[in-house]
Amino acid sequence: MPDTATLPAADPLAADASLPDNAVEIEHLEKTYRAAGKSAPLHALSDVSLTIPRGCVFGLLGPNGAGKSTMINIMAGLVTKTGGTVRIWGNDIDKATRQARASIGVVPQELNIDPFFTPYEMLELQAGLYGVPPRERRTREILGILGLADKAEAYTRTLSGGMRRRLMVAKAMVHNPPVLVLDEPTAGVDIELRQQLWGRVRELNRLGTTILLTTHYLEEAEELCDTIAIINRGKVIACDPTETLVRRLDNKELQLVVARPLAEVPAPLAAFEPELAAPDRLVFRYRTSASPVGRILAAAQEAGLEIVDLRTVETDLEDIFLQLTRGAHDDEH
Ligand SMILES: Nc1ncnc2c1ncn2[C@@H]1O[C@H](COP(=O)(O)OP(=O)(O)OP(=O)(O)O)[C@@H](O)[C@H]1O
Repeated sequence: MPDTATLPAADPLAADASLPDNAVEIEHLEKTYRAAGKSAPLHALSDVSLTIPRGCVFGLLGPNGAGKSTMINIMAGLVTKTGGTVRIWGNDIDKATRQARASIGVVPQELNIDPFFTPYEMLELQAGLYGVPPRERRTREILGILGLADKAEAYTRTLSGGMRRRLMVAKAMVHNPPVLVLDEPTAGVDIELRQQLWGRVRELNRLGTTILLTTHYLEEAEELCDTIAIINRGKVIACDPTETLVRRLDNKELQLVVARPLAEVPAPLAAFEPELAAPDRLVFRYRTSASPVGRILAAAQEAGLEIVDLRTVETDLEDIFLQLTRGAHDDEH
């Protein structure tokens, strides 16, 4: 268990030169699972390099079997890598193993809760396992942040599914790690509970914890994360600030067919930056959330255009995600 004397400072947003700029640095990470029986060796991660800046909420997105859990488990010291380097809070997992482990808290996918303990007892026990001395424990504070203060003495078996999930997050926070990893936190959780959990995660981030979240859901990553990396078949196929990535992905189209041919885009419509795809056809691309259609039509009227046909084309985020991942497969073949 980590030595508490090496526990990192808890406020990663503070302007302190002793804090690392990056919470996690992964360079050329490789993982090959050895052949078992007749099966061939499996390359779960190939040359993965990622930087997670201090203080951000970073999303790792990918389909089943992409390599997300393998990556997290390597970071947490549960799986041995085949090659490359990983630094957590500036600590190389090979050279400063204890400090690296003390710097990270992992919330696993499965709910792993002993029904006979109260949340308070469970966190105290976990803090003891991490060697956190009683005077340094923040059990009540952590329960408060996760909205469980009034459940501190309840039997865990009486907690709702959403509360249990929040308790798992609390459990991962007992040693005050500056980096918190959530592995598929909302798989199988309904929308309302998802929103509650997201709120708590945002609060932890606001208080200074760097968050790494794995998810299948673009919507979840889009809502929570500053930066999103997409991983497929062990390779990073995209890594961009969320806004950039979503702009790349979220390309709804409105096509206007007009009665008289146009030589150029009429001035009232210029602000929407349409493409004059043909003399009688204007194509507008925009974010679904921006919902500019009403304004475009008003501007078209102002420009005196006679619209003879109107069509919208929607590309679902999931479709584009599939396109991106399919592209990665094509590269391989
Ligand atoms: N212990 C293991 N031995 C052999 N192969 C493994 C082992 N663990 C994972 N794999 C394989 O490595 C690949 C990556 O798996 P991993 O669990 O990291 O993916 P994932 O992106 O986390 O998927 P999921 O979302 O389903 O958890 C998969 O093909 C998986 O079958």
